Formats: sequence, C-alpha cells, structure tokens
Amino acid sequence: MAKIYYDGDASLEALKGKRVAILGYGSQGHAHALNLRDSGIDVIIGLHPTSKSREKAQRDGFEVYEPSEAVKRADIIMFLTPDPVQPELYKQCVEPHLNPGKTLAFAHGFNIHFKQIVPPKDVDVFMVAPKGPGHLVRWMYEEGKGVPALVAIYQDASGNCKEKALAYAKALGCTRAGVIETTFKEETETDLFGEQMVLCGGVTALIKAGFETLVEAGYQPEVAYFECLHELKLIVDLIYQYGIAGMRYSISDTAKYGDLTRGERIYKVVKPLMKEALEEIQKGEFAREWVLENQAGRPVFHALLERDRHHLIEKVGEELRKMMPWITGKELK
Ligand SMILES: NC(=O)C1=CN([C@@H]2O[C@H](COP(=O)(O)OP(=O)(O)OC[C@H]3O[C@@H](n4cnc5c(N)ncnc54)[C@H](OP(=O)(O)O)[C@@H]3O)[C@@H](O)[C@H]2O)C=CC1
Ligand SMILES: CC[C@](O)(C(C)=O)C(=O)O
Repeated sequence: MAKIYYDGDASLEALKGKRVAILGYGSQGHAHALNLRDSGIDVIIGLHPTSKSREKAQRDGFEVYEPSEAVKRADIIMFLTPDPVQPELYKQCVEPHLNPGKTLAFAHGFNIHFKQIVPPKDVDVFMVAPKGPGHLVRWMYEEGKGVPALVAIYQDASGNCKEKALAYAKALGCTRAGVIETTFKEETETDLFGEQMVLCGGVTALIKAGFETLVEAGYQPEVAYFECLHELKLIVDLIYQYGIAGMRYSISDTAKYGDLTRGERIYKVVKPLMKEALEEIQKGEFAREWVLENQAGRPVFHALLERDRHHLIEKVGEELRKMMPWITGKELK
C-alpha cells in the first residue's frame, strides 16, 4: 500500500528560517511561489533579466533576482523552468553556488532520473510533484482545497530532507489532498506515461478522432464538438467525483451498453500501444528523443503544435464557448 501523507502528518517547521528560490515563474512557478508565500514561507524568484515573466512576478510582489543571485540568497532552490532548459540553468547558475547547506528541489524527476543533472553528494535533493496543472495548484489552494502530489527523496545529506519535502508539500496545499511517497524513477516514468497516453496525448487523440469521424461523415461540426469535447468534461466530472461506476449510474442504459461493448474495442487496440509507449519511456528512448529535439531547436514540437492550433475543432470551440460565458473561468496567465 502507498504511504500517503495528509496535513496532520506534515509540519511547516522544517522550512522555518529557510528561504526558497523559485527558478521560473510559469505554470508551476507562480503557483508554488504564491502558495508558499501565503503559507508563511520566505520566497524569492530567480529569472533572467530578459525574462517575459519578470514583470508578472514583480507585480505579484516578489523580489526577483538573476538565477545565480537567487541561488546564492536561498536555502532551497526549486527548479520550475521547462525541463529541457534546467540542465544548462543548473550548470551556469546553480552548481557554482552550491554548498552543503543547500537543497535542490524539483516538481518532476526527468533531469535527475535521466542524469541530465548530477548534483554533488553533499546537498539534499527532493521532489514535490503536484498531480495537476500549475494554475489549478494555485486556484484550488485559494479555495482552501489542494491538488495531490508525489514526494521523493533522491539524496538526504542533511538527515532531514524528508521533513523539508513534506513541509514544502504542505505549504503548497498538497497535503490537503494527499501526498504519496515515491521515487524519482516511479514519478518520472508514470508522469511521462500519463501525459502521453492518457491525460494529454490519449484524450486529445480520442477527441480529434471522434470529431473528425463525425464531421467527415457529414455531421455538423458544432454537433460533433458538443458530443466529443464539451460533454467529455461533464462525463469526466462525474468520474472525478463518483468514479467510473458513479458516472455509469447517471448515464442511460443504452449508453452503458455502448460504453461496455464498443469501448472494449478501443481498449483492445490501445492497451498494446500503451505498453509500447511505456517501454520507450522505461528504456530512456523518449527522453533521448526529447533531448535531441530540443538540441535541434524543437522542429517537430513546433510543427505539430501549429498543425493542431489550426484544427477545425479549435475554431468551432472558440465560437461555441462565446455563448457560454460561464465556461471561461479565470485567465490562464
Ligand atoms: N505545467 C505543469 O502544470 C506541471 C509541470 N511540472 C514540472 O514543473 C516544472 C516547470 O514546468 P512548467 O511550470 O510547465 O514550466 P513553464 O513552461 O510554465 O515555465 C516557464 C517559466 O520558466 C522560465 N524560463 C524559460 N526558459 C528559461 C531559462 N532558460 N532560464 C530561466 N528561466 C526560464 C520562463 O521565463 P519566460 O517568461 O521568460 O519565458 C517562465 O518564467 C517542470 O519540471 C515540469 O515538468 C510538474 C507538474 C505539472
Ligand atoms: C498532465 C501534464 C502534466 O504531467 C501535469 C499537469 O501534471 C505536466 O507535466 O504538465
């Protein structure tokens, strides 16, 4: 059984008198910085002078330093820039200023697990990986709720690295929902798998395939949008709140029978593909591909993002969402 930590199992004490430098002020960066500060932790931000997010961090009331200066001034250095830029940032701005009192922290295990960053033995290294997008980490914290997280210790030089990691997770609001103890390996492999085959890649592929199948068969794009994208959220909300069985309680028997029999066809095709993708991740093939893609200037990444940005489903969705103003929530800053 997993070891799960809740609010009562963690104390902020381990962060008392410590300063946290958040490197990066994007999706996770702004959420960690704001939640930690609201939890009473001393937070500074590390960004390059030309950074686009510098102004936003300053507007939010943070002291912003160049990354190497932030590292010098902090006890705990949390890496919240995109994964591919972290190794260079580490070499240039972090490694030269490390000493035995410092702690390195990550929200994803990629660079440690795949040895893109190799820290010295005398610093603590932990991970607090929220299982949710950064904006939700912030919004749910503000509402008194929390996003679950995984916590892992890679190196415990000080002897109290785990207390610091749990304190960090508590300050982020994650122990409100549950924080599971894991390893960098397990977090990295399951996170890559989830985002590729289920949460992002899997879901968007299902949506697009469903939408295109209906539109190519002559059905109205707006009908296809409601059927394959809009209603998905309503169905997932039921699954999120009540489980798959709970969702099935609310849908019709006709839908249930179609779900069970036709869904099985998708399951049979998709499961071997999932196993293949997991093996690519476990063997480090995906990591190698992503590192090389970055070294080449991300040609495939940009081309595919651009292709999907112009998909008919985006245009149709934009128009339909205008008629449902309650859908557009807070701004995705
Ligand atoms: N996105 C998410 O919800 C999740 C992310 N994670 C992990 O969290 C970490 C951060 O991811 P995410 O929040 O998506 O990152 P973002 O892409 O949102 O980070 C953008 C921030 O990093 C800065 N940045 C970009 N390049 C550099 C650089 N070379 N040097 C210094 N700063 C730079 C950006 O500055 P500028 O404004 O100038 O571009 C911006 O402030 C990753 O390890 C990721 O795997 C984990 C769980 C979920
Ligand atoms: C699902 C994508 C994610 O893994 C996440 C929000 O948890 C990410 O890395 O962004």
